[in-house]
Amino acid sequence: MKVSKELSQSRMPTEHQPASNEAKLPAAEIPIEHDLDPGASVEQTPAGSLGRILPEATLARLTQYLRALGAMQARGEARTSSGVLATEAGVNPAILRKDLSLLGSYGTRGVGYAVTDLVEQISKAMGLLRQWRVAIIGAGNLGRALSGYGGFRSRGFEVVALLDSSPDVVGTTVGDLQVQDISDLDEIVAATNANIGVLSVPGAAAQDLCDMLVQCGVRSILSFAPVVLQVPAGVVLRKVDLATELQILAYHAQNLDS
Ligand SMILES: NC(=O)c1ccc[n+]([C@@H]2O[C@H](COP(=O)([O-])OP(=O)(O)OC[C@H]3O[C@@H](n4cnc5c(N)ncnc54)[C@H](O)[C@@H]3O)[C@@H](O)[C@H]2O)c1
Repeated sequence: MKVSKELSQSRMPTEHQPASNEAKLPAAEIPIEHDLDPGASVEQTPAGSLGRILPEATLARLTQYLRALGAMQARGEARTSSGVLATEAGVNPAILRKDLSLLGSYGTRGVGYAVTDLVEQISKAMGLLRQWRVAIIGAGNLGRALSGYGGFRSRGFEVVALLDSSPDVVGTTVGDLQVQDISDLDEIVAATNANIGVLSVPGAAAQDLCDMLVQCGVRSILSFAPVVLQVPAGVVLRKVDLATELQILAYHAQNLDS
């Protein structure tokens, strides 16, 4: 595996693209909008098919709408109203209408939204109509659990590779996948067309592996490692930190008690 150290020189200091990079980015990736909801996250996300940035909070709610719409489809319901969808998604109807208007979807007064059309519109805006192939790096407790999680495939994310560096783990089987050697990462990414990398490795190894993924052409990375990672322009990095979530939960629980 050949990983250029030039990467470290071009790394950006944040997980998302700063405004100073706008000129270098393709038009579809230029951040143009922050969150609309007071108090919500102002993280930036590359623009999807709409050619514009959707606020982080809107993106999170769109996934809730998709879940609710999926349940409606399963019940054979062809149409819905903003009120019903908002209730099923657990969202304020005015916020829902605002979110959907960002996609150019306004519904029809008295008729509402066609469920299938709305699913397609949201899926397209979120890039979910594309094929996403996931390579998981780190086949320990978390990596194995993630690779076996059925919710990825049902939402269009196929785990195509599971890699590790430990001789005790490489060659073992997890579900349908055989754990492969991390030193073959570039060949494996090329062969599987993996376009999302998941890091479920110890923090100390995460930055080097993140660099390796970038070097292999993977531009979307999800990290579970409890460390700050740096990526070059043109790469989207998301971090899941369960300990941080628990700490925030503790803060809110404490306020409920007082
Ligand atoms: N297990 C959890 O519930 C959990 C929850 C949240 C976050 N995390 C984080 O996720 C990461 C993984 O946790 P885990 O519990 O699965 O750990 P683990 O020790 O069970 O697994 C880590 C795996 O990474 C592999 N690895 C180490 N260095 C590597 C390298 N250079 N290349 C390829 N593989 C390498 C190890 O061989 C091991 O199989 C950690 O950073 C942890 O803090 C874990």
